[in-house]
Amino acid sequence: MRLDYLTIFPEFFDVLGISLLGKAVDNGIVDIHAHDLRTWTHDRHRTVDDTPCGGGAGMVMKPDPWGEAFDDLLGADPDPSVHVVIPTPSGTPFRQDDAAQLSHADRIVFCCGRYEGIDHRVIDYASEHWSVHELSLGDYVLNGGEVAALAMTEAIVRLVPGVLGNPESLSEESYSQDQEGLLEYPVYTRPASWRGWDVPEVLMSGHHGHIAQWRREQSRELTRRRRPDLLTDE
Ligand SMILES: COc1ccc2nc(C(=O)O)sc2c1
Repeated sequence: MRLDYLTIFPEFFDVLGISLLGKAVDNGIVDIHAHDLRTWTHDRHRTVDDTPCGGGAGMVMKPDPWGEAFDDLLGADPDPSVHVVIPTPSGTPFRQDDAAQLSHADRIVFCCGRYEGIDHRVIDYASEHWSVHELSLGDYVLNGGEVAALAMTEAIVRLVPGVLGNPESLSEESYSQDQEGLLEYPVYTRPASWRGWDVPEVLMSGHHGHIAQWRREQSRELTRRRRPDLLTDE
């Protein structure tokens, strides 16, 4: 899997060389390239923004640098197997299903906007050539797309075979299919008693059936309290 990031702050993505994702890069499972969008400017000030047509506050990112970056990175031939992810507050919510779908992609290009956003013709042009996903992390607004791209990258890449040491841990996580899309149950480790708080007895019983039932009950109760929207049968 090759990941490209178009941004005016490429140093944001230096962090991807650390920990699990760093190992995935070292192992050749993932190939990461961050690009400074200003590479595709031609004026002395390396300008990437301009005032919004129709007026309004702030600045809008000019289409030209994006178009030239696309030309260099992707060429002009349409290829639906290339996924262009545009983090934006107006995007559809990024969900685990999106991460699962994108984890099968061979090529993902993240377009990280700043200011008031990217000239919409860039999205229109990209949509004619590649598979475009306008996605939001959640119901809040960041200063740009970089942090969202990092979060989405981790959610996607950790699902790629060979990236996680123990793939079994994926099956017991919140939102995973094996968890019936429910929130993950509370977890404990040693010591059995800590500052007056004990590990639930059932987890110390060694009875796998009872433990599995307790965990299912915990997941459902937690989901009912915090995310009733995830419950399909209630
Ligand atoms: C201008 O580019 C932005 C600005 C805010 C923002 N907020 C996001 C979010 O997912 O919350 S993505 C994103 C992109």
